[in-house]
Amino acid sequence: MSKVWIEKLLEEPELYLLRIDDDQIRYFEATWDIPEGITYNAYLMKTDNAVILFDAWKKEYTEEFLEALSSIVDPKEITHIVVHHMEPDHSGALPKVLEVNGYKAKIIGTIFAKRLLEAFFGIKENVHAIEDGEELRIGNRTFKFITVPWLHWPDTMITYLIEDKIIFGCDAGGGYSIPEAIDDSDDKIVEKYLPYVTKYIVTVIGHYHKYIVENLEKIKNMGIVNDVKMILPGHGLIWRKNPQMIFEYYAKVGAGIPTKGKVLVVYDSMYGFVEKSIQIAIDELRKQGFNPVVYKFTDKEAPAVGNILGEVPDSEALIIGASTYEANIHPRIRYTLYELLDKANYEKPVLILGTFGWAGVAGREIETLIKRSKFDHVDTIEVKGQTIPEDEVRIRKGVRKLIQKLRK
Ligand SMILES: Cc1cc2nc3c(=O)[nH]c(=O)nc-3n(C[C@H](O)[C@H](O)[C@H](O)COP(=O)(O)O)c2cc1C
Repeated sequence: MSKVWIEKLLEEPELYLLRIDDDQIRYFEATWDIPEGITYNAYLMKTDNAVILFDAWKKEYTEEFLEALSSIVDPKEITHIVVHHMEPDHSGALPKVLEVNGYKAKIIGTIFAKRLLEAFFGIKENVHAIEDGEELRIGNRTFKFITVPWLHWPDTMITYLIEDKIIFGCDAGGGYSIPEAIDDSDDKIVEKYLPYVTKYIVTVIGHYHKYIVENLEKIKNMGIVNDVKMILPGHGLIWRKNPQMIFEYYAKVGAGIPTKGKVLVVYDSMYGFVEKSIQIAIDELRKQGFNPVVYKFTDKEAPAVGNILGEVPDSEALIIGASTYEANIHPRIRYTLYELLDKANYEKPVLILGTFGWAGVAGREIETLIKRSKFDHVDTIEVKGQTIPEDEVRIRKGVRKLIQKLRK
């Protein structure tokens, strides 16, 4: 049974968090391996003569959602539904909510959300498409709706509750995993949670990571972040002890700000040849005072690609090792690279170590891909069969060249 949290966040206006812990999911968006699970957060507010629902849960939790809602309010009394983002992990339960509501609630979203409501659920009536920055008086409160396109769909917006200084962020401010608390009051829980935020940002929003920086800048320039009291995302912890921190963290990941000394090393090795080259590279990195973070695909292990991507934003540089496999890059590295270049495309230096038996292809192919991306290709070192002393010299030199790039 997935745990449901119904927590009162404010007395006036009455504001509730409705959260379900999805511990059944394995692959978010049918792609990202998340044994850590995820939560879906919706919010409900009661003000004078208005009951406002902010988003919902995934369709498979519709029954649980209606039950949770009904414990606070008769769904027929909901007057407004704010749809921040139409991805079905937030909107899946909406059709049923509307049905139970008798289609009385006015739906508020962007023009893109309006189109998607029709495309996904056939909902056309009673939808108000906001203008960017539009303010609406609902009950005794003023809500400002701010579009944040490509964070991470074209439809996405956030809501700012002016009088109470609350931001409803939906995906902005969210992360994977099922934190043991609802908010950021315990530093240990926050510390454990943040790597899942990075993984979430890269895998879900990474393709558009420059829009993270742009949109957060836009919100900041509106002057609503400095004195915000709560940031309420659609996944994971809510932020009320230090709410600014989560947007700063998002901006840092979006910009790929590195942790000094961290070098991400990713490779495959079927029978240990690539492994040998990589061990030399790791040894040289350590000698130079760097901290390699290593992920490998072998006949014993296959790390989740989402976890690898989560290591990219704060790495200073990358080393990619690959064997040639049927005149191509080894399939595991091929897929990892495909996602890396799509989701975690940052201006960071890359050293490539290729290994082959009779005609090397992997190193060259990776080089071509890296050169077409934002990454900065430093060198490609190809090794035929076993790593001989001359190869070791070339590998160590390659690592030092990579380091020089960083210390320029
Ligand atoms: C299934 C398979 C396909 C391979 N295809 C090629 C190839 O097309 N060209 C080549 O030069 N070597 C090929 N090799 C040889 C490997 O690239 C080479 O042995 C490399 O050193 C393997 O390193 P590893 O054991 O660390 O993975 C292949 C090896 C295997 C097992």
